[in-house]
Amino acid sequence: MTNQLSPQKNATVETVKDLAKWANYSLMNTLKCDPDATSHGADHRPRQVFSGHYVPVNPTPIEAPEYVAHSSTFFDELGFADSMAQSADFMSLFSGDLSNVPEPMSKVGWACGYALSIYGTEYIQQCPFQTGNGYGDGRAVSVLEAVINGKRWEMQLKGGGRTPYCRGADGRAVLRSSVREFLAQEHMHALGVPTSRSLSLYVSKTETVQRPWYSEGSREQDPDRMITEAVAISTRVAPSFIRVGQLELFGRRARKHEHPQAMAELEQLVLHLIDREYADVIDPNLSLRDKVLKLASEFRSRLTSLVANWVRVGYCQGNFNSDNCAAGGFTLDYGPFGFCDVFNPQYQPWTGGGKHFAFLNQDAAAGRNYLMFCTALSPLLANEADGIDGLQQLVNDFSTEMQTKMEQMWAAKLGLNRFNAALFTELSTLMQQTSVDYTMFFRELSSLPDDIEPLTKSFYQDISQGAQGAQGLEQRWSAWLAQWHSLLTSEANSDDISVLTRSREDIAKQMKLVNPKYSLREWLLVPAYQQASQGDYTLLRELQAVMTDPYAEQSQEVEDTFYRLKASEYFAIGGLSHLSCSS
Ligand SMILES: Nc1ncnc2c1ncn2[C@@H]1O[C@H](COP(=O)(O)OP(=O)(O)OP(=O)(O)O)[C@@H](O)[C@H]1O
Ligand SMILES: [Mg+2]
Repeated sequence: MTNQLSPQKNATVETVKDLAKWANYSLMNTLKCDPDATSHGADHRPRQVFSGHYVPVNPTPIEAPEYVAHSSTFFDELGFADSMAQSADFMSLFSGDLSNVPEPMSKVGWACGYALSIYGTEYIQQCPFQTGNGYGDGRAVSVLEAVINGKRWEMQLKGGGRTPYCRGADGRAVLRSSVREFLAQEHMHALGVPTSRSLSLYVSKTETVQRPWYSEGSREQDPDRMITEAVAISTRVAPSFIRVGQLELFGRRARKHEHPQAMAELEQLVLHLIDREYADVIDPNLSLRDKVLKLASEFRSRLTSLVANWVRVGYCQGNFNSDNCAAGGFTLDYGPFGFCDVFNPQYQPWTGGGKHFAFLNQDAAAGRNYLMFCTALSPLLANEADGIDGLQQLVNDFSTEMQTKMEQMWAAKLGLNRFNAALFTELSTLMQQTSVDYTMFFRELSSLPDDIEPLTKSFYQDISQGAQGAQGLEQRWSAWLAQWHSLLTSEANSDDISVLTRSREDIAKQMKLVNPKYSLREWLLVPAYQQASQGDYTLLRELQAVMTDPYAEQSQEVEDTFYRLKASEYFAIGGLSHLSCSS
């Protein structure tokens, strides 16, 4: 199979009928359907799915959908007319009603099962049947696969109603979490970090669900009341939605010989993953052994780059379990995430997440997910010469590769070609002792200030002489800055031909492409989703515009509003500084 099926480039898609021309369902055509499923996908009861890669699911449309937002950037890339986002047929489809889609589009969507490992430990307890056969896409339903301008995309509703994996829950997502996910996905793409993409967002004017949430100003970790929220459906798009957890489900079944087809199903899924996500780097003529080893090495490279990028932009995923880790190596599941304000290696916005998923522990957490990825692949190599050893070697070298990427990233944030451990350690200490705004600090530094005054804009603490608790911080910052400048200068004048020589302007320009000016902090999201819940999308649109151009200076007004320290009254408040569930 190929990803290059599109007969024509840059066709404008103005209606769902136009879009139907590009429909092409490789997953449904090449993978195995659950043999117990009804073909029309009307069975939404929680149940065990013992084999097969996907279950046909008819999404449950939200009642009375209203347009909230779409990604004009992505529409443009896909050749979609902007007006389509508010057209009746497009809205129906992406608010969950497949009943009228034109041929050859499928009137049935699909959901997939997956397994769960938390920090490298296999779990089945989250499955209501305690077998692992009832866990998977509980509210995510894919509705379309299409090859558009030569690229294959899968389009998936989040909040599209119950599936056999819903575990008794309602299958819905609320507007609050959908606005967060929609904007964060847009922002992440604009930051240059691999991610699933936002397509559209619709809210129901009449349908609501109850969710636990915080009372205004609550300082509790957990919500203290139930609130009624409008349901919404956001659509996300990616080459595939295969997760490490999904490979694990099939790897576990193969390992335990759970059914006669278990090994074949694992192999089919792995080949499908390669086709969807790695076709450009894995030669189809390789043997299965070599394909699997190449896949493991490519995924390692993508995963380590991804996590280094997360840290670069101040992003904490929050719940980096294997089922929230896309096997294509991009960001997936914007629920418990946060962009940090104050630099804190232990920053973790999600109260249920634990410190192992905190900001600067994400590299180690990625290593655990990588181990589970390789464990899932290993049954395919059990009888292959050096196959398991090859995988083991890749696992063993994960932390070295991860560390190299992290050091390259820190060096780039500091405008340096080479990582300097002493300089970085002192900076990290100073940032923590001073309470520094992560985004603002690195952005201010990108102007190469000669003294620390411009940097103090990013400080939450007054460090001037005599200020309480300042304890010589001012002198230490000045010394740090001087050392940094001297390193920049020595690199710039280096005789070492492996070191790139650059002018001050070049360095500043480069740093501003590494260190964003704007980041999507939670206190910016809160008013946007609160206003959206009143049917007013002004702030949402403003945020979307600012956060899809995060490296640009933008206007003074934008700077005054969005380039600020977090207000002191927002610290430690539930929903603003931490959250308990993604809903
Ligand atoms: N309201 C709900 N109804 C049914 N299933 C749900 C609901 N909320 C979460 N789930 C399921 O619970 C599991 C864990 O939830 P989690 O918050 O990680 O995922 P999510 O945010 O729904 O999904 P995704 O990882 O697809 O972005 C997932 O398998 C998810 O599908
Ligand atoms: Mg998830």
